Amino acid sequence: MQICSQCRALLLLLIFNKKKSIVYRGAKRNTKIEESNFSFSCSGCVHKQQILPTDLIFNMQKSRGRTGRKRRRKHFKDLTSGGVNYSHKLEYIQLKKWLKERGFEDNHLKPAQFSDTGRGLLTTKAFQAGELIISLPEKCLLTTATVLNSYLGKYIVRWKPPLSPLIALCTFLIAEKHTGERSPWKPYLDILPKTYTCPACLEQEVVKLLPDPLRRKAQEQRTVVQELHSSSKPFFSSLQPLLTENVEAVFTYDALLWAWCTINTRTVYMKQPQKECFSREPDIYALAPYLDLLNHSPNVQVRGTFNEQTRCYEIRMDSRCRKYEEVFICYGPHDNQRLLLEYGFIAIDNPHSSVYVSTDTLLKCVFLGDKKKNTKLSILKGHGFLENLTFGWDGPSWRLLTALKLLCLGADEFACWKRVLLGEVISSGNEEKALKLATKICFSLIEETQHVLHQISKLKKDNINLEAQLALIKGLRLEDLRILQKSAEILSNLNATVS
Ligand SMILES: C[S@@+](CC[C@H](N)C(=O)[O-])C[C@H]1O[C@@H](n2cnc3c(N)ncnc32)[C@H](O)[C@@H]1O
Repeated sequence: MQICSQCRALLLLLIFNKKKSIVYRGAKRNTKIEESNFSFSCSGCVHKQQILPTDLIFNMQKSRGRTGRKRRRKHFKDLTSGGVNYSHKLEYIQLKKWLKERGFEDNHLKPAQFSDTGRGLLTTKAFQAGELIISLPEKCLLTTATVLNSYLGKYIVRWKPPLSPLIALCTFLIAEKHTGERSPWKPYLDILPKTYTCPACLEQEVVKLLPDPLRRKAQEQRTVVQELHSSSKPFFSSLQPLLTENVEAVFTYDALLWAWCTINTRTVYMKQPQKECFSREPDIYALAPYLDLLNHSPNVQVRGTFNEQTRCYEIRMDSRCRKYEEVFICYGPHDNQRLLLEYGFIAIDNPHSSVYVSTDTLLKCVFLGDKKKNTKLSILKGHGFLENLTFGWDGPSWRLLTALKLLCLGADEFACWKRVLLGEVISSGNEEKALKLATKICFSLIEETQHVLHQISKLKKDNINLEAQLALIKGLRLEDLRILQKSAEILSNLNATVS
């Protein structure tokens, strides 16, 4: 039986609490609802129960001893929509201590591991819209100002041509990680991921399985990091006096890739004043320990800014958040390709996601016998209509349909191509042909996606070490498949209405 996280949490509660009565918060004080009052049913996850797990509180006697602590920990775990509380782990205790020393006041957010989103933060209190969810003092932030005030400052200031703010931050992260136990940033460095899944980190055989245009962008990303490493080598060499080891053994390509991904996936936007010693590239990154444990959801709205009065980086939630649930922020209205490119993950049911139609796919499907084919393609190219042609949850995009209408113009209609680009209907025949072509392209992409999913399963069997990377691409391709199937359904309805 398929079971969703919400129902699983309820089921766990019922099993764990077998003989106990449960108090429903919001019901009359001390009203006990016996277990038999719950009906439990979850099939393909249509919730039938009326009481949500987060609304349930055990009617347990408080016990201060070890058993009580254990019970409370388990109780907490059961309540937290599948999240396993991590706050008792040494690395998070040390991080909290480190943050407290820098003025961070403990809040209601706890680190936890979630089955669907990985590590994140859950709240032990409900947040109302507009409420401040986290406020991180300036002293906790890692920016280029931190780097310039460190032992690296004098090396950066005298380096010509000036370094980019990004490479300065990368250098600092690598150097501090290398410093190990003695680094003042150790509690933060300890909780950073050891590896990343940004495209630059993916194996070539995995990159090949990415859809267009992500595959091309993934290769570009790898080149960017490779070039950054080779162009920064002379600067790294200048740091030799700081090290007992050979700089080349410390500032390796892998170390730079790790630092680059840390900055790319975890920084918040915080514009820094322009500094003479840096190149003109934007100085906008701030690493925000603890706050950077917040995962992304496309369905929430938050405001994150540095408050000049409080001198804290603050995040306010524009929507409500329930007690014991994971707290999300929104990294931006990104589709899954962009999330994978910039952050190394995808979001399930992402409303911004779409499947791109590449020029190659288009060429495979357009009518071979059309003498005007090349002219039409160059018109589309010249007007930017060969890019961002997509299928979304609501079917083919306007751009895609417009491009297809132009490609479907008959010889007698060709003179009207400008009107097509302006969105005018030329003829019912043209509309019908364009929808048929969209359907053909949609099915061709469904076939291609299914083929790639098959390749992924085959590769997975023989390459256990690629499991995580392949799972990521599989997630992306499965989401694409769902979008395409939804589009096919919409097109079939549209085809039925026009013919
Ligand atoms: C700012 S960090 C958030 C905390 C991170 N999960 C951690 O354990 O440190 C951003 C990274 O979290 C992961 N992430 C964020 N939102 C996610 C989501 N909705 N589902 C899965 N992974 C997510 C991605 O790996 C992303 O690069």
